[in-house]
Amino acid sequence: QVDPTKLVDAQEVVGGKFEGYRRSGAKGVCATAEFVGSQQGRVLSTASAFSGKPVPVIVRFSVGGGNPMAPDNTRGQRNLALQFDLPKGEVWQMGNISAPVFGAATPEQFLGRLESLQPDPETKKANPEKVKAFADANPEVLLQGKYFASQPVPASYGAVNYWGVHTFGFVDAKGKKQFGKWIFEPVGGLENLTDDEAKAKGAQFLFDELRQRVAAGTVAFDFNLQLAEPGDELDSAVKPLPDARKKVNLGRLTIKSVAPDATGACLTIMYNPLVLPKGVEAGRDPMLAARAAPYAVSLGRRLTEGAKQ
Ligand code: HEM
Repeated sequence: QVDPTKLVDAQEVVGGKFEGYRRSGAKGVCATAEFVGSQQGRVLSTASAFSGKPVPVIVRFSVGGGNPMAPDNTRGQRNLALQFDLPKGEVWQMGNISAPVFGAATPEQFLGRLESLQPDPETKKANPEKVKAFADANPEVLLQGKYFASQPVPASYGAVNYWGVHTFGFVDAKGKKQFGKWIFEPVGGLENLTDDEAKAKGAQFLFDELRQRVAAGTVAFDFNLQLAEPGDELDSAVKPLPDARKKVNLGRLTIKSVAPDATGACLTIMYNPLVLPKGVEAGRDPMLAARAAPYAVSLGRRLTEGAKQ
């Protein structure tokens, strides 16, 4: 086990320390949504989320990283965090990212990567030799950056794909478990900006763009599950399932409202991906198990400082 305090300390050193803000996904906005599960969801899992009755969801959209002033008009990570408020007080939380892979395979490797990126006390910049030596020995840490570099700047929080990255097990009424990796795909399709368009948009446009888009029409995502087959790697957040794997639709998430400012029910939630409903189980990915404790450390710090976003 990696000390969660060390992980959050390292994130603060690399990403900057901003009191009151999440130590990752710092720049965000609350929204509300409704989820309606599909017949296919009910076949795969007994989870009440898939009953077919509308379920309220507390949503948070954010830009990756610890900087609450992070620019919206550069390539990189966007996040979709969800809390499904299910019948009988049951809750399902998840934090999805706009890449099919995370930036490390294990918490030890993630800490090593963060340590290699720490600024040198003299130059105030990361030491390129140290960064290269760690990445050469741990090539998995470059996969996510390569993916983001290959993708244009998203035009909207509502027009980009968000992956769960980890494997989860979906358990049916007979106890049969189907493993899979999920992806939230915008119903209206993907929309991107050219580099010139992104430049012209400036650093702050995603919150207002989403507010306008939701007010003017429908912003919705299909909750799709890629089904694992025997022999597939199930324990890695840096290895997507093969493209050829069958994808089924578990239901649709429709965004209902976006907070007009920095308030909202998402502010004090830590979206802990181990908070799962009956009928959905965590896979054995060490990266998934490692998330709960540092999130709690970050929540503790930001609540004590006065939660902001
Ligand atoms: C050990 C590895 C990781 C560490 C140390 C870490 C750290 C953090 C921290 C400190 C937060 C803010 C928590 C809060 O204050 O509420 C956060 C948020 C988030 N993380 Fe991670 N994380 C890790 C792995 C991952 C992975 C594998 C994913 C891939 C899906 C991920 C996706 C997210 C998302 C989407 C959020 C934003 C959630 C929100 O809007 O509140 N993280 N992470």
